[in-house]
Amino acid sequence: MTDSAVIDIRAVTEDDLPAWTRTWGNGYLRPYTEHSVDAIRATARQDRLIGAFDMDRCVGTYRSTPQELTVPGGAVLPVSAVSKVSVAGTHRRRGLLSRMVATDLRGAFERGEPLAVLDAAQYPLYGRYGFGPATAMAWFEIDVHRARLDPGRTADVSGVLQVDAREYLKAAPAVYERLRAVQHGALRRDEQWWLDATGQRPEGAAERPEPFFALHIDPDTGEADGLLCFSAEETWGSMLPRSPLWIRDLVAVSSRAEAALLRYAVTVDWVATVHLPYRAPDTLLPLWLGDPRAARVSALSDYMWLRVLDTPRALSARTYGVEGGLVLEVTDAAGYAAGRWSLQGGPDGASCVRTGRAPDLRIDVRDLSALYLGDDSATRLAALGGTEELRPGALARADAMFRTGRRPWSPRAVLGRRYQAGAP
Ligand SMILES: CC(=O)SCCNC(=O)CCNC(=O)[C@H](O)C(C)(C)COP(=O)(O)OP(=O)(O)OC[C@H]1O[C@@H](n2cnc3c(N)ncnc32)[C@H](O)[C@@H]1OP(=O)(O)O
Repeated sequence: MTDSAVIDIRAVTEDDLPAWTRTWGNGYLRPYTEHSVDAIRATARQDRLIGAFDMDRCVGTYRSTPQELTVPGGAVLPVSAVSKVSVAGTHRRRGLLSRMVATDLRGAFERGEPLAVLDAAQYPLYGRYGFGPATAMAWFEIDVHRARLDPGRTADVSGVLQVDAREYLKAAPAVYERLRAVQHGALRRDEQWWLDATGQRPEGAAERPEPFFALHIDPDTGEADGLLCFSAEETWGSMLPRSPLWIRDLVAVSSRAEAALLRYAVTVDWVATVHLPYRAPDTLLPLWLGDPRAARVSALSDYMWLRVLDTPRALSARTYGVEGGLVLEVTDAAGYAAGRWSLQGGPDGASCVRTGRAPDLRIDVRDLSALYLGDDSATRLAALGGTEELRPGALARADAMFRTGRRPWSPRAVLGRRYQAGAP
């Protein structure tokens, strides 16, 4: 077996792509098809693809993409979005993941990206590298018969329009952009993303059949202010309709649009269960049903993980719940976020500069990252041991400053057939 130290971690070339794609597919249990490489190539133009190579054999994959993240208050920061992380079964637990993360985080820091984000497939993996769980997600299963929405009477779906993929693609990106401008935790969706999400990308189309689409039109402006994309499978049992419907994407910029689109999904005929994935746990969606308990939480979990790389830039970009000041002693084994920082912030903006003053809180970068979008509280993190109050009252002040009225949400759409198999 090759010594791990001689395994090369390096950028991937065009010639490496087939082997890199196959290694990634093995790690993610995605069978290799004739379209696999084209699919990676189509979305990877600006990306950093890293591979681990044992002689000329690809044994590890890692990708990071230049992304944009909306932070509390509406500012948008450039971030490095990490994905496609895998190490071959033959080479696991020899430090290859750690080496790829270190290489990529150094690159992100040098490029001036103040944050990195990723969707962690497994909870225990990324805390050691300074990532913290920054958003959570709830997955609901709605029992249509208990939702008390009689399609003939109470279900107000006015403003909802059934559309085809072409009409949807014309209107939906603008709806999402309006949401992204105000939704902390949201990431950019580019053109490739929309083609993928709507089953319109030629490569891999066979694996991703076209879903159904609807828009909500604002009666005052005539503009779309909500989008819905779903798939469903006709299913019968004993002459009764039992079809499941899987919402792939539901985004709205008004409560009216959100309520109407959910009601539309829940009143599609022949449907017994509606699956509603990837919502913030404080979503209002169940409350648009006649009986909110008809929406049972089938999964509740951490979702997007975040890593602060540039503390002053990250902390001064967001706004804070109340006016206040804190001196933070940030520890970071990799060094990027470490230092003693004076944060002065409030609802209108913030500044964060290096200081020599005595600290109020000692906080590890993993906790700072979990706190950053407002999903966690300093008090909770202190109870878990990664944050220490050095001046009485500092935890309460941090809670009041960092928490946000609504929890962050990183809207995701479900792509492909895996969802229909019942994930997560
Ligand atoms: C953002 C994303 O893409 S998430 C997707 C992550 N990828 C997957 O889950 C695909 C399947 N799994 C894999 O490919 C590999 O097992 C990986 C990538 C998770 C781990 O790769 P490895 O090279 O084995 O990790 P590496 O040897 O660098 O381990 C680093 C540390 O994490 C620990 N670790 C690695 N995998 C796991 C795990 N599944 N559970 C708990 N701890 C783990 C190791 O023990 C090690 O700890 P240490 O630093 O205290 O010694």
